Amino acid sequence: MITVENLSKSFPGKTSPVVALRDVSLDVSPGALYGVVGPAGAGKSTLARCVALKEKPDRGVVRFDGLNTAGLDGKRLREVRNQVAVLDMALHAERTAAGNVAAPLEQLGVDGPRRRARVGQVLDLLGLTQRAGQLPAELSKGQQRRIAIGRALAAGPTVLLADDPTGDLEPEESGTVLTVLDRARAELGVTVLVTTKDDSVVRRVCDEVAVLDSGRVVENGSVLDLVTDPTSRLADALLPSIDTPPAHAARYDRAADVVLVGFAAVGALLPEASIRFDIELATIGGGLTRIGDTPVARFRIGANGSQADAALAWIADRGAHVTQALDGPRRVAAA
Ligand SMILES: Nc1ncnc2c1ncn2[C@@H]1O[C@H](COP(=O)(O)OP(=O)(O)OP(=O)(O)O)[C@@H](O)[C@H]1O
Repeated sequence: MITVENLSKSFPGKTSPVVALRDVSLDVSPGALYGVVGPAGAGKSTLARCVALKEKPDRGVVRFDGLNTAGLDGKRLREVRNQVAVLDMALHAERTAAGNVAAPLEQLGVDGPRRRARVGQVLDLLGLTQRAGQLPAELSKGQQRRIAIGRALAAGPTVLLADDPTGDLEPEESGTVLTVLDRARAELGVTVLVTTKDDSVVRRVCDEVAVLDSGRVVENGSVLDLVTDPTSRLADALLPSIDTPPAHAARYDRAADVVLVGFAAVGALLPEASIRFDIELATIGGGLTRIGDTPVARFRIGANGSQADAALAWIADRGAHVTQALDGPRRVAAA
């Protein structure tokens, strides 16, 4: 578990200090793929450098499994640093893909057979076994990025910090890089902390997230919990938008927005409510997406029938998040 407690950090500025982090606290669960998302200048890289113990905060503490890293020096500090790999995108241009992945193992004095076995395992995880003998210049940008991740993973760290791993990649190449990070978490049990400006990185692979803005955490927690929070800005960015014209909603006795999470809820809840309460239930906006592997829908629904309110309450009772229930849109339209 990585715990960040009340971290603050400023840098000297031309006229006044530039505040990069303001009282930032977060918990990264072991084995999580944790996203730190926010616009340029939000403080993501500063936070990543503090967690990597490359930057000293002005205030606050970074703990690894409860251990306060502020007081560490010498051997203990090296031990903790060895557990935490930091993604460095710059490859050795003169070394092959396999040679780059092998470099940290050579530094640790790992013998030839064990080194070759580990490099083979890592290249397989990267999906780049066929590229082992190629030089970085012969690889695409995304493949180079994957090799850099492989090099960071080679020595078996427990934590990987990846600052903007998909920065300036095409969407398809971003996808292959994110797949590697996801496999590192799933198959090697590595805790991965990713910083990004791109909300879709969170949607595709993160299970936990902190949203940074001007150095502050404005939202954090499990991504699936946040998407069901009607006040979450991240949810609004990740879920399908609803642009149903008001006149459309006014054809119904009740209109409401629902967020449904998981196969069972997305597939069955609305049809079941319609039958059980003998109402007409129509999807009049929104759509379906995936958060990681989980289907998530945000729909605007319209309901006609005397039991429309009871049906909406029943849907909410079954874990769906029902919001903006507009009272009697028909009456509003008629007024
Ligand atoms: N070494 C430094 N010296 C002075 N100011 C700095 C330094 N590092 C960061 N800053 C400032 O701190 C703030 C946060 O920067 P940081 O790089 O952490 O943000 P970021 O969210 O990673 O941005 P980006 O997505 O553009 O990389 C910015 O205003 C930045 O200019």
